[in-house]
Amino acid sequence: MLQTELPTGHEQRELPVPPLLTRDQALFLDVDGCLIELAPTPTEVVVPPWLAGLLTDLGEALDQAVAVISGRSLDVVDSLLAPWHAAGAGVHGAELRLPGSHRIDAAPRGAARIVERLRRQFIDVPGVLIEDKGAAVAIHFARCPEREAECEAALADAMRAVPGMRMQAGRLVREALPATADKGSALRTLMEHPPFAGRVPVFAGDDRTDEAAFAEAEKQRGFGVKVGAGSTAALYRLGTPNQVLLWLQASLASMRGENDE
Ligand SMILES: O=P(O)(O)OC[C@H]1O[C@H](O[C@H]2O[C@H](CO)[C@@H](O)[C@H](O)[C@H]2O)[C@H](O)[C@@H](O)[C@@H]1O
Repeated sequence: MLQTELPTGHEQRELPVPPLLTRDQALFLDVDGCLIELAPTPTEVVVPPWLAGLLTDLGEALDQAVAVISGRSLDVVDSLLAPWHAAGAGVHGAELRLPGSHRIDAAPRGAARIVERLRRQFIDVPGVLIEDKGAAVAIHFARCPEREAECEAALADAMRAVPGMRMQAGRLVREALPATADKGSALRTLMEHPPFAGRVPVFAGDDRTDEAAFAEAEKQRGFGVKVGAGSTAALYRLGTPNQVLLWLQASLASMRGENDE
């Protein structure tokens, strides 16, 4: 079933900016639209050259309790954020890399048949992009938003042949992913392992797909930071990825100050 609805009871409202991070927390970060600005296609994003250094420094301040929880595959996240390499979840939780490991545990490549079929169907359609993520497939229509309904219907049709998948709506994209994968479960799993276990989780993200992780962080006495406009279950809001980076830099300075005392 397509999951587009936000949790009830969380109307769009003014939210405060988040407090600076503290050393007892675990930091979980979404990538597109949170750490980096959105671009017309997934390959056109621009990553600030100093971002890997900032993540490394935050890892040092938080005893390595820093991870990404992304809709992208972890291989792609690794290449975007290199040389930074850490624990995390990819493909909305269908991939997981535990702390201290280089191994990525991934759900089976169930989406291959859907990828093939959509690529055949949209081969001559300019602007529609099919992204193969192994365990999941995304159909992007950022360059042709008028094709949203067509893309959604085609994906729904292709998914009929592959049991165990669900459709998820993102920013100018629809995705088919394993029904069991979601960012909230990914955060919960990572929180069961050191160095995350016993810390207070903080998750920042910009999209509807991030709501499950906000809810899980708050269930564990932490908080979510919604990036950009829109209804949310998060307790705090920042306007843009640039503001996220400023918040992270200010948090790092503050934690280092605590260290000097
Ligand atoms: O959970 P995230 O790390 O934010 O990943 C969500 C999706 O990000 C990518 O798509 C989005 O960003 C693209 C680049 O800015 C943009 O062109 C596209 O319209 C957005 O939907 C990625 O391609 C997807 O696989 C992720 O699920």
